[in-house]
Amino acid sequence: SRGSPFPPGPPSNWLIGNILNVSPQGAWIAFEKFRKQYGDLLFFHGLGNRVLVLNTMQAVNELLERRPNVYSHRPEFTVVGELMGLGQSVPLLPYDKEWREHRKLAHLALSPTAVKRFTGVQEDLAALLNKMLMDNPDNFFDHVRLTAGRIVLSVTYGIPVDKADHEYITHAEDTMIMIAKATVPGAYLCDLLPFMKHLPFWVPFQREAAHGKWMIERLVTMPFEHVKRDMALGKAAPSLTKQLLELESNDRDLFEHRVKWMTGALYGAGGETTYATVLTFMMLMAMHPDVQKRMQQELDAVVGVERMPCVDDKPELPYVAAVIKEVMRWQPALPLSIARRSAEDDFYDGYYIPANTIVIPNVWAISREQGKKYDPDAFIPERYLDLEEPALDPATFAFGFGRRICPGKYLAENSVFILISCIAASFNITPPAGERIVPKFGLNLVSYPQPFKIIIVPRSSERADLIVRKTSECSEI
Ligand code: HEM
Repeated sequence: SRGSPFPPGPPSNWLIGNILNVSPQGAWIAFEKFRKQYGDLLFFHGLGNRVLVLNTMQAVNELLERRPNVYSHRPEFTVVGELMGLGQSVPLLPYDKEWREHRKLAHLALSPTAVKRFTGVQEDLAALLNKMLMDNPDNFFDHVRLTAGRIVLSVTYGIPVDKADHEYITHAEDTMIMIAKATVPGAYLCDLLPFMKHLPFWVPFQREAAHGKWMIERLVTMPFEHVKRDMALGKAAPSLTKQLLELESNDRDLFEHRVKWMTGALYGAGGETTYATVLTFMMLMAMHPDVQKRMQQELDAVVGVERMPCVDDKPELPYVAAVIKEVMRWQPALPLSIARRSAEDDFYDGYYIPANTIVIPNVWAISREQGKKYDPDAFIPERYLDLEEPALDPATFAFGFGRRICPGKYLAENSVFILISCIAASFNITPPAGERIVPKFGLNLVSYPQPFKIIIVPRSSERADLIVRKTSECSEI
């Protein structure tokens, strides 16, 4: 350590260090408390683990953006990564040649230019969401969930699904819940003591690992084989998987393996985050009628009542853009982003960061770095329209950082924009009569609102007619 100390953190016990202060769920809340006490870098250690929490954009820029060779790896998970096989999937792949090959494939379909091909599907699915919200408003959670899943399934595999309980969607959700639990550092003793992976099959965690492996294999294989089957029959719809499978390759087996795992990663990672953001928006609209009204005035002036908003309207709708930014800042879908691992010993700000430290960018704390002018905990979209002291754009922190920044960012930005604009243009959202919404959010990797009630009513009969007209024109999805 060349005499440099570890970064500060809560007091340590001689036997187990201070690692037990890192709670497996909702840790951003405890980190916030420690930040006030110990400052912007927090260090925890014990039981063979080291965790560094970065609470400022400056520290994140300095380490994750400017030192990519040190900070672009992921933590190693013996159970979920090695035994369950998720280590082959881009979010958990080490920062190496294989990871770069997967990211190249993702880029082909998800670059800012490439995602323009999908705006028609996104607009149709936004209209279908409006129809479901109009016909059966009480089930809005299911409708938003279905729509977010549909967008990813359509884009990735060209597969139509018509119910939120469709096998592909429920299996993806069950698998993501299992993965979220298994990727909490220390979820399995075997992650701390990797030699345990050699224990026999009847040991309970080995059975869980075998079941997890089956679920993950099924998640990536089922829709992939579906596309291959349809391609062989000449009836596959356009999709990212089809586009990639049509490319030439020298080693076909290796190439197909990559395509399967890369598209599976998009499918797994793309639904929940979009779903969380749109639900948070709907909750906030019921809490802030003034914001909802101002958004609707802007949409009416730019889009009118003859048509639904489309992705091309984006540059003309600065207030809508400010609301979306504020939704993503006020409750980031991934409050602790996805953790990294340092590949070698490093020094920052006079402190020593040993190799193999788990590094957590605290997006929650960064979202609260707002200067003195606006209350960081209040929902105020105007903070983005302030020309003198504009707030930090969440596009710079909500989608991650540096080389591992979210590859689905541009697709997600279009999805969130079109879903939110169409909802705001078509409906008034209010709390149930005489009730007040008290926001509560889940404490897992992806944090979305806990069940809440709202009333969703079309703004006028013209709006209701437009929804029916637009959905009748939608191509079959
Ligand atoms: C509002 C929506 C979304 C948010 C807020 C979001 C956020 C994030 C964040 C914070 C990361 C971690 C990046 C890092 O380590 O620095 C990430 C990674 C990732 N995201 Fe997203 N994401 C969203 C939508 C999507 C979509 C739609 C897709 C797929 C189409 C996707 C695919 C991925 C993948 C594959 C990774 C892993 C990248 C890697 O490890 O190299 N995401 N996302």
